[in-house]
Amino acid sequence: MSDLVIETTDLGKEFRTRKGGLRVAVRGLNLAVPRGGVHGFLGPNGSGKTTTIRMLLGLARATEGSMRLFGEPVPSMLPSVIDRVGAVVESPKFSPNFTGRQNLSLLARSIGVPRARVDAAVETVSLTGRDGDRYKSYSLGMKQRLAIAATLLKDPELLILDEPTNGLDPAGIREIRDTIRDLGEAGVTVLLSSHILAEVQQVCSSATIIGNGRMLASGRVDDLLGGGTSYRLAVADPAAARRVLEEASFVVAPPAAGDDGQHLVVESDDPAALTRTLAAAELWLTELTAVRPDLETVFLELTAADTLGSDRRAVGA
Ligand SMILES: Nc1ncnc2c1ncn2[C@@H]1O[C@H](COP(=O)(O)OP(=O)(O)OP(=O)(O)O)[C@@H](O)[C@H]1O
Repeated sequence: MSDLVIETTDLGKEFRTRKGGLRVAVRGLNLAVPRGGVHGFLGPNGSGKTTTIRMLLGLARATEGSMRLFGEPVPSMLPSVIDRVGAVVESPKFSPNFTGRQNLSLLARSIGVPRARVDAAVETVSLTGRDGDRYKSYSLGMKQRLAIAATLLKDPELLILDEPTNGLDPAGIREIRDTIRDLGEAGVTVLLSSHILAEVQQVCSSATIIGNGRMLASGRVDDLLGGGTSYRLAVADPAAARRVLEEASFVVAPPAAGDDGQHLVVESDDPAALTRTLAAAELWLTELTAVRPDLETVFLELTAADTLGSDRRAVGA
């Protein structure tokens, strides 16, 4: 049996607009989320993330393709798997005058889970100590953490979070990020939709990038970033260093507008070889820094290329 927790095949969704036209929100989407860890679901605003998540949860109907959760076809078999899924898609409704704990306890009773799960959920999202405060006194970040706690009551194997850090300040973002990371490490599979790339890069083991409803890239974050490392270096005579390095078959980036003229960027995954080559020519490094591509750069390149009509790419396993 496939060990994919979420799998979509050629998934598509069209909306009829008010003027009678059709708007394609998702097309030909093959999403494959392996079990365990945090999987980023990335795309610019309006790229189809929420629509995809709503289809997976049976909140919107696909117009083409198929979906599976835990290997079971959905929406037909959703009732048999939904208890294994927790999701925060829209802001859940909590009673403002009840405390966080009272809200969770009410929910626990209504879905028939033991009260002990409330303590565990409160602790997991680090609301301990504030769970006795009224919901209306909570910061946005605390409200979001309570929403995650509510989904944890069922002890889900899969947690789907749609833009959980929207509207949060940096401290709130960090708290949610830590919570998500802890959940991933505890063995929960998390699908994290977001457009905040730096955050995603810090917590996700794998990711799918979509644009205009289509998959642009998917794979392990390390593979998406590409293996190629470059080094930025400074020497007293950059022109001489360029010559020496090129003679030794290193690829040195051409000078770019805005360069300070003091640095070179060299493709290499062997800083020792770089240093040795320059030292042999009596060129002494005053600075050597690894330049690693970040998800933001990859994302911007892919989504810009998508606007220009280029094809999708699949990365890694
Ligand atoms: N109910 C609807 N009726 C018509 N069009 C819709 C509807 N819901 C979504 N869309 C359109 O589908 C496209 C994808 O929207 P969706 O909300 O899935 O994107 P998203 O990636 O989640 O964006 P965001 O990050 O802004 O939430 C957009 O063009 C949106 O306007």
